[in-house]
Amino acid sequence: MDIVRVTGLVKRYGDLLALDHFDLPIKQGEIFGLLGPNGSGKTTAINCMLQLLTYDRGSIELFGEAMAPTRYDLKRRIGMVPQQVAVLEELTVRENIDFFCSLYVRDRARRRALVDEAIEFVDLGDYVRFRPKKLSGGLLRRLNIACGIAHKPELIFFDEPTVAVDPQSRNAILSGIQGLRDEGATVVYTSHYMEEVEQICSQIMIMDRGRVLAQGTNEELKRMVSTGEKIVVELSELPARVLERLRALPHVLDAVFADGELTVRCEASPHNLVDVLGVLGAARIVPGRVWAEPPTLNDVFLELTGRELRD
Ligand SMILES: Nc1ncnc2c1ncn2[C@@H]1O[C@H](COP(=O)(O)OP(=O)(O)OP(=O)(O)O)[C@@H](O)[C@H]1O
Repeated sequence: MDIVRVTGLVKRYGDLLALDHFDLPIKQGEIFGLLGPNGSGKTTAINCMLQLLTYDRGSIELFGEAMAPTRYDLKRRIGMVPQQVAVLEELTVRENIDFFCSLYVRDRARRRALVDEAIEFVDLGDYVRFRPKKLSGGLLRRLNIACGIAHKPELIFFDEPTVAVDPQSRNAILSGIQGLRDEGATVVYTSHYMEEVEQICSQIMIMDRGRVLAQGTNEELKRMVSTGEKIVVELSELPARVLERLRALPHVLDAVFADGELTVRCEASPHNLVDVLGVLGAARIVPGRVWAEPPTLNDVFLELTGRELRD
């Protein structure tokens, strides 16, 4: 069953079309990655699904039922970890988690157990009496997560939860999200970091300017594009005529030389490396380090839009 079914969603902010007939189908048990550059409409889509924003057209079904601002029964089954950390400064770590959990769970004894579990889950046991301003950026993010998930929601939205966190907290957040999925939650994960999406998401949608560009597994998306591999060669310099010769090779999609690195994007072919090194050798250019990389989601985005996914 689709846990989320968004159909033909249109959202305008004045003249700006933020969502342009946006469709989103999400199956139970997925970690669903919504990948797109800044401003592509990810947060707007989430806020519409949660009924925090009104929208101009389209329909939103969650858990197989039509979502509406007053569907508190559905909202109770949802968790939201917003992009901007949203906690209360005057409350301690434990009090914050308890406060957000109390919006969904009345029973005190049950809440105490849930709050304990959330604290353990984000590994904030040493900080329960701290107030938010005493926490580092990574710990604050973990508190933000605990506040969003303590009530054990079935569907959890994570909106760019790793922006500006240290690598250790980032890895803890990513494996925590996988743990939530293993416990049965469905996760919607937005990011403009393709590596994270590749790492944890079982299904990925690439969006741009409020529209769906492509959807599939990591492997399916990469098979959609013609880039088979990228060959990278370290070089001190590269004459323009040699670059032109590389671009004219039969399986080469493009070749770029910048910052001492030649990057040649090729269609899949067994001879790419030999061909590229052959052109360099014929021009008496001695390469430094040479390596090949499989295509990335950035290559998918590049082929679909002509632009880089990165900022
Ligand atoms: N309240 C608003 N009023 C006017 N325009 C807005 C508003 N909120 C977002 N936008 C615009 O709508 C578009 C989509 O923004 P949105 O925040 O949904 O994108 P995003 O993919 O989540 O990007 P980011 O990662 O930067 O948050 C952008 O062009 C943004 O400038």
